[in-house]
Amino acid sequence: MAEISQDILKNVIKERPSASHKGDYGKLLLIGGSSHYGGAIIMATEGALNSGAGLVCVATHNLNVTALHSRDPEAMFLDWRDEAGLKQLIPQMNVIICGMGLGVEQQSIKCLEILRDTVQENQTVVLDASALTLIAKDKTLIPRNAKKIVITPHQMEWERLSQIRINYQTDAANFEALDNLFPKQNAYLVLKSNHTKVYDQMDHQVLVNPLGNPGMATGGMGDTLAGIIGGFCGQFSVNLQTLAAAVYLHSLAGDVIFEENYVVRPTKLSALLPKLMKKYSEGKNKN
Ligand SMILES: NC(=O)C1=CN([C@@H]2O[C@H](COP(=O)(O)OP(=O)(O)OC[C@H]3O[C@@H](n4cnc5c(N)ncnc54)[C@H](O)[C@@H]3O)[C@@H](O)[C@H]2O)[C@@H](O)CC1
Ligand SMILES: Nc1ncnc2c1ncn2[C@@H]1O[C@H](COP(=O)(O)OP(=O)(O)O)[C@@H](O)[C@H]1O
Ligand SMILES: [Mg+2]
Repeated sequence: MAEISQDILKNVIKERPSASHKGDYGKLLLIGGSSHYGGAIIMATEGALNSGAGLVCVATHNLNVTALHSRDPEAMFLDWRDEAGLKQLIPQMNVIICGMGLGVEQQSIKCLEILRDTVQENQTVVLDASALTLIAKDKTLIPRNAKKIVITPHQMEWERLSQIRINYQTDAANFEALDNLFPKQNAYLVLKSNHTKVYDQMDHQVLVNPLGNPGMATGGMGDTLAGIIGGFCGQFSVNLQTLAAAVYLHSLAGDVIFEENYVVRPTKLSALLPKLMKKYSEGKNKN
């Protein structure tokens, strides 16, 4: 199986042209963060901001706004109970990332329903964590209008969604499940584990991530990745290479920290991203 290599970062991450503005680097909406899981949406927000997203809006429980803004004043806030606000905001976005700390309560379901009913064809949807747990129970919650959909389950979340037990999650079985779940969409599966794999449903290609370490087995690490994936989808073409680059960069940052630390805190990993992206943007891809 093809492994992701370091070249992917130089190929995907572009040096920014002078004549550009925040609107060129993706308008992102993150939806998640219940009263219990405020940290998840903050860590996803930091992944998005530190990987270069142009504009970041966060729809979350109102309890989270002070913590969010004290860490990340760059992010705009919407109370996720504001249905009219959410319906108005979603069509203005390039990428919607939903599920980090969303929970499985009535309000969590309502947010997914609004996303499903409001999302438009040209938008990219990234679904993580609780969004996938909810969809596993009720497939009618899948936002089918979006042409490009990225799902980022860990193995247990994928077991719930695909009904494939972890030991039986072979490439063939995973592609079959993707075809059943997303018959008319261009879906990508980022199946997270200690060797994360990225699947392209349309081209039947799979790439495996050779990096990462057990210091990364820390709550919030996947929330951070979801934010990075959103950040990359907002800036670069939404395709297998871009997703693989996001996965690789996340693990590379984790490995850099792990060299000198026993554990890798997701917020520390995020903080390292701008420096790494700068390094890999230089040279090859001048605009
Ligand atoms: N600080 C926070 O607010 C955090 C909130 N979180 C949120 O908590 C909710 C529940 O998500 P969880 O993932 O904790 O719970 P889940 O119950 O969905 O899955 C976690 C369990 O799956 C099993 N598992 C098997 N293979 C695995 C693999 N390769 N990687 C990870 N787990 C594997 C483990 O036993 C693990 O305890 C989500 O909404 C999530 O976003 C988590 O992201 C953790 C941090
Ligand atoms: N032992 C490990 N080796 C490599 N990567 C790991 C390891 N443990 C966790 N990770 C990475 O950390 C992330 C965990 O994602 P997830 O379980 O969704 O975390 P959370 O929901 O707590 O944010 C994934 O990207 C996974 O690949
Ligand atoms: Mg997760």
